[in-house]
Amino acid sequence: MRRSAAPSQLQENPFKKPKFISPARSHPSPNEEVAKLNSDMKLFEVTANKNNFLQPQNYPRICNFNLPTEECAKGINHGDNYREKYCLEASTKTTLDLHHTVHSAPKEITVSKGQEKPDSLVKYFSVVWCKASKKKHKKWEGDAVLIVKGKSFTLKDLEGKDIGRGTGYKLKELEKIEEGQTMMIGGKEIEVMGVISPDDFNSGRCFQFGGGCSAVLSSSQAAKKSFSNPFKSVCKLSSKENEQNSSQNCKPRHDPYAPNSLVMLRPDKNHQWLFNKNCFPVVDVVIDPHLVHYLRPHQKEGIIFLYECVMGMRVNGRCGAILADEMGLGKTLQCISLIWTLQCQGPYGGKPVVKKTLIVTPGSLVNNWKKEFQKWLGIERIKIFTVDQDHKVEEFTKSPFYSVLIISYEMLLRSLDQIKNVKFDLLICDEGHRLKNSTIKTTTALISLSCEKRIILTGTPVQNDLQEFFTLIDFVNPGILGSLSAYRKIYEEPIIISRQPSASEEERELGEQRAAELTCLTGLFILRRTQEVINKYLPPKIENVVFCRPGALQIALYRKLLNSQAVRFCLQGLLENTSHLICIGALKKLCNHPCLLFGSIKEKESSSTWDESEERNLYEGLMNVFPADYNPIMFTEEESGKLQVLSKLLAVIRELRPAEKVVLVSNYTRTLDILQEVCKRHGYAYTRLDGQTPISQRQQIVDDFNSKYSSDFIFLLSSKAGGVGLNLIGGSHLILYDIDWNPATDIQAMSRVWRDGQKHPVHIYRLLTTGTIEEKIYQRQISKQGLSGAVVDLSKTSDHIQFSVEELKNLFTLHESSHCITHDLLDCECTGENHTGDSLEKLPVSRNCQLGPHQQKSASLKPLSMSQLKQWKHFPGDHLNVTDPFLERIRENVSFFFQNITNQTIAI
Ligand SMILES: Nc1ncnc2c1ncn2[C@@H]1O[C@H](COP(=O)(O)OP(=O)(O)OP(=O)(O)O)[C@@H](O)[C@H]1O
Ligand SMILES: [Mg+2]
Repeated sequence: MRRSAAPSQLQENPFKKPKFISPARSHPSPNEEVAKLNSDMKLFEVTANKNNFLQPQNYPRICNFNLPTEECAKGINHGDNYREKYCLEASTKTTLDLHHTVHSAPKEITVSKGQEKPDSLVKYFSVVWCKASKKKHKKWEGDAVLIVKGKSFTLKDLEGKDIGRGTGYKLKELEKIEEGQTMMIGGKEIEVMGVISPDDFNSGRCFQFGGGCSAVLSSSQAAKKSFSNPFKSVCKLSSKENEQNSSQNCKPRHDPYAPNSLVMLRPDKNHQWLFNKNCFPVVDVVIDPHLVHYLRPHQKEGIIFLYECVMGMRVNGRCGAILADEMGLGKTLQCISLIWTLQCQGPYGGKPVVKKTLIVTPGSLVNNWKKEFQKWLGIERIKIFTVDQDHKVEEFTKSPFYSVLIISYEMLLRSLDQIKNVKFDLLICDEGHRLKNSTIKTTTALISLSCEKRIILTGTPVQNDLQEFFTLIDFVNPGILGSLSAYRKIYEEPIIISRQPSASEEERELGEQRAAELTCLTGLFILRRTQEVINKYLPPKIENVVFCRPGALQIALYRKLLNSQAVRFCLQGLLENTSHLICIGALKKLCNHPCLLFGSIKEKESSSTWDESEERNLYEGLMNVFPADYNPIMFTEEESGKLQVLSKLLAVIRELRPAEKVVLVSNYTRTLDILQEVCKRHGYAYTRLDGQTPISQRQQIVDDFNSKYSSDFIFLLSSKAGGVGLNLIGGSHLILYDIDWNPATDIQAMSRVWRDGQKHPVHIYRLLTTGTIEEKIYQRQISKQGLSGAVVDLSKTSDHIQFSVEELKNLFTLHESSHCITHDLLDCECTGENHTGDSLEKLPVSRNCQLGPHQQKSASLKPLSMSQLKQWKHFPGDHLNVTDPFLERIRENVSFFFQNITNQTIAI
């Protein structure tokens, strides 16, 4: 094979021809210069085709341009619409505006005196600079971007920092600046290396490529390596092996021309040049038809995407990916298909690309992964090892038998040394959103692993916080966005400034373009599909928000709490910030059941710190409101509005759908205790999973519940402890007994039942106590404030939320006369009489993404907005014509309902 240029040369910067040349160098003759320019242009043609960053793109984008034409013609299946998209995008060309270089002697640009003319066009140049000096042998100190606007200029280094500024220059001189020119400006000597187009400046690309590929790549250690070799560990062949390049190895493992076959993209010439050093024949990589049979269309595309990412086909030399599909879209199956494929196949001589895979996942999902492997591949095809108390990593290390290691994040930290001794070729971090903080131990531990093919799986949107976004990106593709400080200057700051109401038109435009560019860059290796892609495979979902009237004891206690000294002090802004959290906590407990409050008071009173405790001001006199003989163990359902509704709801489900099961969710273990007691009293068989459930038992509990032979009627679930990633499709009714500040916690819980494999229509009930703090939290969840990005992930709690005194006043008000203050706030024209709204799907969605609206495609698993809620069907509890049989039975204790039905294809 003929090799024309070193790969590193192929990454040459297209914006700036020569790189960092000393000012003392001898200038080439004009002819030499033109010759150099031509060769640079040729080089660039190659680069433009190879370098993914340079392509204008739509998401998701396929960035290889050498698809063998015969393959296009043969009609190998690269996933739905794949080839079409591919061929279309392959025609995209990037153009470059290259200017002839003219060198001139340095001269100081003069400052103009009173020669005023309105600011003209802004121009951008890539330059090199050094401090002004009379020395003969100067050394350029760095690359920079020169921005000339009218009579002023700004010089920015490639991290986006200002390193020089000046105004009042002569317009004519600044207008004359051209490539090759050397001059003194603001006490610095610069040489203009090239012209940057406004587009490249606004997108921020010039900072990475305007001498800046180096800026991007040099900042991270990992990025210092110019290329990573996806085959390094597995494909090193001895010369003997090389000789034995037998034809039997070189046949695809599965027939690429069979109907419905799913064939991966063939590597292009550049990839082959880089990674097929042994010149093996290129072999089609074909997904096992056994798996293809089950794959949904979006999963096929997902596998193609993952394959191209980890093979370094999407971004040169980068092997990371983020699969951020919404919850329940089958991220696990997509990864299993990838692992199975790479473990058996490869494009060069059919040699497998991956020997060992490490999957890190929350403890509660370790066995779920194992189960999914078995579900899709059986127990023979692939040997997996799960780490737990009895099965240590050493066992895996010693045995050649296993190829996949599944371990929890906690165990990973404990066994990091052993893990580091194993050469893993592929690393998958499930629920990888937790790696968003680069300083936490788990992230640093994972970064320390040498594996280059890294995949993050997450159901949570990743763009809500640009800092966290950086960390996730930098984890999968280290260094791709440059250093954190450069990223802040080039992307984060302009984007955030542009989102502020005070932003000028110019700032807004710049921020938008930088955001678009960032999306473009990262869109190459981030894939997110929304629930809609799977809706058609799912049964209908009926969501209800049920406003339950509080019981008499609850109202009396609520009033007393609001009149307490603690609340009054909070409202006067006299107490510490944490005090309002204690008040909020007490009100929330009360909403769940007064006996919880009773228990807390008793506990506090008997503690030695009672006299000085903050709760004293809150609980003072409260005991007198409880009946004298109140016994929390003997609690009654009537004492809590929600518990009454729950009890009736369970009874009607049991009666009308005896074969169906219920998932009952609370954020509090003590509340789960009460709900468990209710189950016992009514004789309902139940099972329970909370923070205390040993990890080793969790999957078994889930499996038992999901089994059709299970006699359990109720699954008691602590959403925070165990909600993430679980499949609870055995249940088709899900009741959220209490509400969390963070909408993501509730959405997580709701997605446990409405997912692939669910056979029954799904009923979701969110219980809220009318007029109380629960309604306020709900409003906060669905109002703009709740969506501002502060509360969209699970780690954020009310501790992170700051309240103004105004907000506290609102939180600490009980609205006794309203049927539903949430409805009152909606500005709805209806009188509360059975308002039937439009379909939700038609409505625009609120944005909760810092990268801007182009990221948002659907409303499916986003927190609702107020305007969306208004479109839900809604009616008061005493409405005469409640058609839903379940709601009909509970309405006596309900003041108001909201209901929305998704996928209504059949009568419910
Ligand atoms: N093609 C398919 N056909 C049938 N069932 C499927 C398919 N793909 C996935 N499933 C099932 O759907 C369920 C959800 O899949 P999975 O747990 O992988 O979702 P996920 O994307 O990881 O969601 P989460 O973000 O909640 O973890 C699993 O029970 C899985 O077996
Ligand atoms: Mg999952």
